Amino acid sequence: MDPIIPTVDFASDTPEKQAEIIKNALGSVGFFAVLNAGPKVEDTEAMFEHSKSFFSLSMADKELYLAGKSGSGYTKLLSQALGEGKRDHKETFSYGKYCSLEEQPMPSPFKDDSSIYETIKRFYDGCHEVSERLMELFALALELPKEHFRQSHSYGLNTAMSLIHYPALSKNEEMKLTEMDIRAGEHRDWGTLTMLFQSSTPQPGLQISLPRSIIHANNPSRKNGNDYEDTYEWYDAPVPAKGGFLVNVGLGMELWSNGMYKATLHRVIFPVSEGEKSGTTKDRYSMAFFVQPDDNVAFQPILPGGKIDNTIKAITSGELFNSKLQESMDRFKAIPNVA
Ligand SMILES: O=C(O)CCC(=O)C(=O)O
Ligand SMILES: [Fe+2]
Repeated sequence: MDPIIPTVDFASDTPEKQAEIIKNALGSVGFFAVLNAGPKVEDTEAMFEHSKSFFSLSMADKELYLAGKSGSGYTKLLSQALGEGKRDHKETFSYGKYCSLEEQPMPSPFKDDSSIYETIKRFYDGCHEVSERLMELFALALELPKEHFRQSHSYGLNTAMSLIHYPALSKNEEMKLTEMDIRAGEHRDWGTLTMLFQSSTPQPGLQISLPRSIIHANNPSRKNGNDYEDTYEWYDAPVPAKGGFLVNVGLGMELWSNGMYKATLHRVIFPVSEGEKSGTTKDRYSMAFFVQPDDNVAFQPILPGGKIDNTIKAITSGELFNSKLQESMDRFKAIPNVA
């Protein structure tokens, strides 16, 4: 168990305990781990196998599934920038509505292989089901009716599921790596919550930005007082046991909860240190289930005691999403073409 990022165990923690752990975690570090809930371990493992085989297709094959305006489909290496100044060294396949809407059937090669198709649907539904339980706990922990957040998410409407692949580098590429190079630039997620699955044979690299006062709280050499209070450090995120996953909240939930739940900055780095560059980057595979409310949902802030502040005109989910999308496209365009 990680000393900083708490774990909610659905097999052993009571619902009251689950709500308490979640409230404390989201009020401080903004991340927690979940065990014994969500998709079956076999399905999660099968999804990672499916992800590996999809990303190992030739570029010509993958390009058949290029993401269009909706964002669903394949996105090539170095064509997004989650943070400033550097493109992300990753490729993704986003299911968007392929899993949830009959009128948007999954593209081949997925729908032609019935076993993969069924696994994807089961995995999606497992994620969806646990996301609803989590949203109920998020509400109960703030003394709100349990359906408060959950009811604003129509099945599969804005929620997206992505396979993410951070390829290993060739020796030549590794030798040219600089401090600036990044697998996923530093960012906060945008929506309600994100569930992140990391392959059980992972290449580490996910880091969370936390106040030094939290990271070093138990360090005896720490001096007294608030001397660390305002400085942040990158903390290596844990990889939960097989079948487990991390949860964090996005900017929408931070607004909705009036800051009681924090959208924490995070990034994925190349795990290389000076002097031992060669052969140290391996492939990293992760899968993210990004839960996003329906477009017209306004993030009306919650006041203490479970009241809602209806006096202000809060930004809606659709407005926030579109402004973040625009920002990210502008950021990408501003990056010079030279690597
Ligand atoms: O792949 C990871 O470990 C993190 C990905 C992430 O933070 C994101 O896509 O928003
Ligand atoms: Fe993220």
